[in-house]
Amino acid sequence: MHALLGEALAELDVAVADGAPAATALHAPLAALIAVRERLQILNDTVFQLSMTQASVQRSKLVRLRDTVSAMIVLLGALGVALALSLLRQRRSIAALQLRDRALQAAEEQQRELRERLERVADNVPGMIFQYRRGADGHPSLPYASHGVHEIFGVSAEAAAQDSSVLLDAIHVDDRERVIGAFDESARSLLPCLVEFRVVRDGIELWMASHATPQRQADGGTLWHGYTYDVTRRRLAEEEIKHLAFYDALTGLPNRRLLIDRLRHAMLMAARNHQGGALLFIDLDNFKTLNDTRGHACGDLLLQQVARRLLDAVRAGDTVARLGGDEFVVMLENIGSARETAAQHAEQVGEKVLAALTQPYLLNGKDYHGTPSIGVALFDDCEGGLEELLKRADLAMYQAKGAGRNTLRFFDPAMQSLLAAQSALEAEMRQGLRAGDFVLHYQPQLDNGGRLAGVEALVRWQHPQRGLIAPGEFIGLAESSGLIQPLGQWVLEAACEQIARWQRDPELRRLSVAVNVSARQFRHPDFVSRVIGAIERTAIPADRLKLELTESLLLDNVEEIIARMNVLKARGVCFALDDFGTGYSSLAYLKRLPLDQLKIDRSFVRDVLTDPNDAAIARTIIALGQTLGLHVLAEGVETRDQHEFLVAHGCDAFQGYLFGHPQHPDVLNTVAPAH
Ligand SMILES: Nc1nc2c(ncn2[C@@H]2O[C@@H]3COP(=O)(O)O[C@H]4[C@@H](O)[C@H](n5cnc6c(=O)[nH]c(N)nc65)O[C@@H]4COP(=O)(O)O[C@H]3[C@H]2O)c(=O)[nH]1
Repeated sequence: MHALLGEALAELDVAVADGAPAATALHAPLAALIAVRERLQILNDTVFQLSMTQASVQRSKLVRLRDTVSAMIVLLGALGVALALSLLRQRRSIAALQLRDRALQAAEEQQRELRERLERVADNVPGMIFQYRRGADGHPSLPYASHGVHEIFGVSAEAAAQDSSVLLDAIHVDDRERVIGAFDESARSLLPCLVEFRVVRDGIELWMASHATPQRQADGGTLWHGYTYDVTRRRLAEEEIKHLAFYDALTGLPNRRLLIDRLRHAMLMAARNHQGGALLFIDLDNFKTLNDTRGHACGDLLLQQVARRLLDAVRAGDTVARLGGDEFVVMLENIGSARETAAQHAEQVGEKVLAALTQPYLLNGKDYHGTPSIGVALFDDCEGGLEELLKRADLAMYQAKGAGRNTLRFFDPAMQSLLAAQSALEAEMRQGLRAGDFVLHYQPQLDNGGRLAGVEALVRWQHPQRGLIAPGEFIGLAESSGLIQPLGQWVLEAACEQIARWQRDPELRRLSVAVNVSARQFRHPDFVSRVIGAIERTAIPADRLKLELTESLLLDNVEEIIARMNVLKARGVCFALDDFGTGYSSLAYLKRLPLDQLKIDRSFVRDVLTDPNDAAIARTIIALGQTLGLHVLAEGVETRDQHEFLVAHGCDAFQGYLFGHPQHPDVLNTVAPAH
């Protein structure tokens, strides 16, 4: 059948009947039926009958059905389309949502990766990356710090975030202010903060540099984004470079360049503060010979040892420099406002340097004896500035060489001769002490009843050529040269021996003997034991000995002075404060000193009748003595009127030419009681 009907069969229900037509209605489009019949006729009309009537009825039914179906199909189609559209839309929005989800996930993933990457980078960058914040109220915090914070500051990022002050604790104490100041300034100006500072980790100092860019925040606070990194190596390299540029490689001393720099500054300061300074130019004698005979290595060793000795010979603040070759310079600052004092100080240091450099050296296992020649120029010698000063010191050094080496010369000839005279005097004084050329004279001290109550021992030098020399000429030099120790000891012993002699005389046994003690002498660690030793050796009553101290003693280390005085006081020794009113006595100290007597200086007594100020001072000292329970002695009383004035105002005791000059003790025996 299929072969017969071909493709018409696809649109057609076909009933094939053998004889009677089939009852079953056929359903097929008319055109199809006709086409089928035409094909079937070709075979045999009688064999197959096709009911055309039925077909047309069927046809109209079919048409209606078809219309209905078509309508329904259209409706269904429309519904389907709508449904499909809606489905499509839904699908699309689901797809869009899914797309967005995926995009979001991807973005998040990307962000996480980025963050991780940044953190990895930040944590692997040498040093530390940070955000530092200061609130409007100044409160500091560290919102972010990379792991480097631990390496640098020794604290974890979490700890630092909680309390950023822990970072400050790790910064070197001398640098903290500077770091805070740099951030303060940056917060004010909104310019980047660049600061270098030290941190101390396990006892080692490391240099760090911080760079941070500030950003003002809405609340008025400031947020910095920055980084900190280790610059220790760079700093060390800089130090090294500086050292090479300013220091001598062989000795480690400042070189010429640094000396010039310091000298310029020192001269400026000296002029501004009216303080003296000096330059000592030191040249090693015969250095070339040493180099030539024992080799340069030996020469180098000598230079190194000389450098060490020079440093040991001067104060920490003084500069020792090597100019090159065998030339060294010592620069002294603040050595006194008076020219003489400065010269004396410079000379003392020069002598010390001479002594230090003439000690034998050991060079490569062999002894070497070297000497220096030293030239000295004082800052105030020099109007011509720095170069002139160096030239003068150099010239003076050549004079020292010319004078036979191993010596010291000042540039200024007048100063030179003054110092020469002083050192000659010093040498003679030493000789005089050995030869027993010093004597004590005694000046009477009377009480307010006119009785001889005591004496003051005053030293004189019985010079073999120059005759009797007054203490004004040599006490100062004895103090500055240190000779005051043996001289003062001699005076003390001699006074105690005199007291012991007077103990055997009923008329004089009650006399007290006042002995002047200079500040340098009193400060000697053995002073107290020396005094006690002298008292015990001569077996005198200790209260006959009165030590006269001056106010200058109280300028420094008063507690120590008071303690020493108390020890002696406990042994019965008396104390008088000499030259009272001329110095810096503090009333607070005065109360605490175990004193027995105040002495009104003779400069006030001299004009007590003519100068109302001096009269007021004298009256005040007397009143002060009365208040503190101390005797008051007026010294330098030369006239009866002065005496009467002082008596009238309650002064207890008197000393002066009116009652007697300082005398040999044997003369005193007769003079004083007769007065
Ligand atoms: N114009 C005038 N002067 C009078 C009068 N009465 C006494 N003088 C002098 O005034 C000085 C008093 O001694 P000073 O103030 O302790 O002043 C003493 C004392 O500071 C010091 N000195 C004397 N001997 C010693 C001593 O053994 N050791 C120490 N460290 N210094 C001593 O030398 C200073 C001077 O002593 P001297 O030349 O003996 O001078 C003595 C004495 O001669 C007077 O009426 N008018």
